Amino acid sequence: MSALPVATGRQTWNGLRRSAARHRREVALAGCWTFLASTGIVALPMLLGRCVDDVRLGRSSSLPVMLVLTGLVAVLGAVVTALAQRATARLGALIAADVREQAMTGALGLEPVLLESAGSGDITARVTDDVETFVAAVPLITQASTALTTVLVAVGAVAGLDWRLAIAFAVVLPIYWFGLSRYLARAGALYASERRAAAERGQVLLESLEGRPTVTAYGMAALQADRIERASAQSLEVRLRTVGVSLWLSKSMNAAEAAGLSSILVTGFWLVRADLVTVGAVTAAALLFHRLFDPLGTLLGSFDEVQRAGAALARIVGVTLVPPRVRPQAPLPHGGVRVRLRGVRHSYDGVHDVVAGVDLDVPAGSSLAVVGTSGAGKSTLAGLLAGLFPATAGTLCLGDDHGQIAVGEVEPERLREWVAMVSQETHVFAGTLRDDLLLARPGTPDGDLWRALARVGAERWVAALPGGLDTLVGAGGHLLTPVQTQHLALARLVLRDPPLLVMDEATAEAGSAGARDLEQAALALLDNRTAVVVAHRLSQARACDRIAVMDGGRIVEIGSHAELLERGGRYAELWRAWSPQPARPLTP
Ligand SMILES: Nc1ncnc2c1ncn2[C@@H]1O[C@H](COP(=O)(O)OP(=O)(O)OP(=O)(O)O)[C@@H](O)[C@H]1O
Repeated sequence: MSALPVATGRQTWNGLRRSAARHRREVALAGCWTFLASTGIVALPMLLGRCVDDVRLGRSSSLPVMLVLTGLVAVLGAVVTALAQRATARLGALIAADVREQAMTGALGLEPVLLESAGSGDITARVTDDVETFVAAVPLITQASTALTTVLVAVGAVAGLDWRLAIAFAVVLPIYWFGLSRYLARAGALYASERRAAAERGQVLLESLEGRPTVTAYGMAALQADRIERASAQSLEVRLRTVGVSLWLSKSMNAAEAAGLSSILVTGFWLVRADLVTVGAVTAAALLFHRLFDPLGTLLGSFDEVQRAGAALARIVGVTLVPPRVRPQAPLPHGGVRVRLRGVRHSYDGVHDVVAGVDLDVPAGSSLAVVGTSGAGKSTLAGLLAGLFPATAGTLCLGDDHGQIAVGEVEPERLREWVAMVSQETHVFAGTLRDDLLLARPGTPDGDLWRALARVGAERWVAALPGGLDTLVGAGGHLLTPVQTQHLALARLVLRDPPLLVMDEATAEAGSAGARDLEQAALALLDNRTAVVVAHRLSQARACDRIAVMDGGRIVEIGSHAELLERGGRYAELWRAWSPQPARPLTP
């Protein structure tokens, strides 16, 4: 069961209405053209009926006029239909773009904690599969609206010919209704479970790909393949059931068409014999009904896709329904920022504390290295400080000359003004190298970008690239090495210039030579800045003002490099073990 909500019918409809309201002019234009096109479609059979009466009653003088008029209406109808199709297609594309945007904005605004509990597969399925399903159905939805208008105009026209013919026309409605209601009763739930099964299959596939090293290491390939097979089989089973239901709908449509046409012809025959209507009127009614086969087919056939799109849209709108956490606006920081942690705890599973009661003060402008064995809780502490997720208990405050703010309580956007984090998971976004740098500070002139690159030692390799700052990087672009990727992350930090810097393994990725370069670049950023550095290399730790040693989620030692060596405790032990091989990382 997903932690992300799925919108109800009313909420989904409201979501769609909000999108349509943003394009009032296009909605009005599409509505007008569609109405005119429907009138054109209905006018032709009516005119042909008049022609039949003219022939039967020997009104040879008006026949040529009627034939010319019929030809004109046919040509005009075709032009207006083309304009209506263009207007509805444009409206559909605008709404599809809106929905896509809604999904992305909603997904990006989700709290990381919620994302984690929902599973990345569900949110990925919503912003990809569900959005595609909805977008693909949009042209059909617009065709269905056109078809509905045509049907309504046609029913009005037959009623204008003769009320008894209108009743004969309407005989078909209960048959359509019966078919449709049985279909609707089953299809909604089926399509929702189809989307759910697809999302679950996506989650299992994603897990298998992302966790490939673990799957290989623990020989879990067969187990994982079995999970994928079960998820796929379930998805296929639901799909087959939905196909069965939609086939049933098309059979009932065929039955309704046969019944409707027979009903009009039999009633018409009786009315003509009783001299109550003309042969032309019955011809017009029969032709009208026949002309409606297509719109009615589109209308009912599209219910299938519309239901599917509705289920997808409900999941997309669901993403936007997650209420944003109301948080106070943090003021902009003034001067240096100090860090204060009291009784901070964090548990991922609600049982084991990974950070188990940390009290810590980092004065403004000073740097603190956090060291410890693998799993000690260093990265978790760094994530808490950067506000990536909230602490289970305790307080984390950042203070400046004017007061303090509580991390996790303030708006994420505002927190970014106070703190920036660089981690091992540095992402290179697809675009030019300049675009990647500008993410940190949009609008920065090239001169400052080059200065930032020079500050982290990246100027030479960027200048050597064929396109310099214009080189395309990221997916499909120039492949950057891990060291170059970290250089970019550090240059972004220089541009951002945050008062508090949290660095987690910024140099651990690289090979030893590259690591030393990066280490120098990273250390250069610590000058005159408050910094918390998760140090995997003790040379990095030594360069910081103070060092905290973590073990089992607690800080077990804290002091300067010299103080800790003198104390002869855990840090001294680590230093002795590490110092003969300065290139060796502290943790495996
Ligand atoms: N997202 C997560 N969900 C569940 N458990 C996690 C998560 N991240 C880390 N842990 C667990 O929390 C514990 C502390 O991890 P953390 O990454 O904070 O330690 P660390 O000291 O930074 O280790 P390393 O140096 O290996 O990165 C570990 O047992 C780890 O398996």
